[in-house]
Amino acid sequence: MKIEARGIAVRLGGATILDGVDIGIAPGEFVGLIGPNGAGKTTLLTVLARLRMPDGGQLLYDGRPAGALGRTALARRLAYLAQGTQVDWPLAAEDVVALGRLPHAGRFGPADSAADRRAVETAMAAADIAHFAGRPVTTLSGGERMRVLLARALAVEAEILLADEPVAALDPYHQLKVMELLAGAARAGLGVVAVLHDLTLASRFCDRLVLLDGGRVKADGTPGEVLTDAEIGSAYGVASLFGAHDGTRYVLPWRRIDDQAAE
Ligand SMILES: Nc1ncnc2c1ncn2[C@@H]1O[C@H](COP(=O)(O)OP(=O)(O)OP(=O)(O)O)[C@@H](O)[C@H]1O
Repeated sequence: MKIEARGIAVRLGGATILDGVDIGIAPGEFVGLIGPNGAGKTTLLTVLARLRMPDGGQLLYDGRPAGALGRTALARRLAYLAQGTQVDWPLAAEDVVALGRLPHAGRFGPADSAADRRAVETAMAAADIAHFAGRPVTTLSGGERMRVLLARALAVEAEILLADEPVAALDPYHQLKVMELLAGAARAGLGVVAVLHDLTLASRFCDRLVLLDGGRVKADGTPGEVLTDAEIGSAYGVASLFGAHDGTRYVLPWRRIDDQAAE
């Protein structure tokens, strides 16, 4: 499924949160949505997922108004991973992942076919959570819980995955594993949008980056085009180190620009 958002505007509590945002997501693309705290990334993701109606602009799924797609069809085609890891019910991790199959359930029956079970198992293996499948999620660490929630989103087997900070709570091993997983899923045809604060991971793994700042798109292009010293400096107020390893360019935010005393 292709998503196109044009001129999206959102106003909340008298403030303009998103202002004329244009963004497109195609199948097979891994897009990193980056920008400082409060830039509007989560708000934009909720608009793209149709969880929030914008105050202006147009949202198209496969070239047609997003509202034309029914809720169940949308839930099968688009998976949304919310920010944070709060889960209030002491469900077993495996049962949380199985919730990802609900959009595929029949009207009167549970989603418990061989295909459903396979999707849950595959998602649990991909997120490296099979070894605590039976544990109540409320007893898991923040990073472990994040991986359970990611597995739930993967189990949907949607065409688009919108993930809000999927690696924020993870250790370096699992950050790399999840970024590799998302990049691999995109190569296999999934359209992925991930909100990311780690510019090093974003520059290494994403096909495209969209930089939001103050509710507007400041840059949209390849990591090399978007993550320039000038763009990072103006959006985040930090100066970066740049390098290359094995032919891949990397970016390392290094010091605050207002920190004159720092190296
Ligand atoms: N109900 C509301 N009323 C007023 N302002 C709001 C409301 N909800 C969100 N905002 C503001 O909208 C702005 C964008 O919020 P959003 O969560 O989209 O930012 P973000 O880019 O995802 O930030 P972060 O990186 O901190 O997660 C923030 O300044 C936030 O304070």
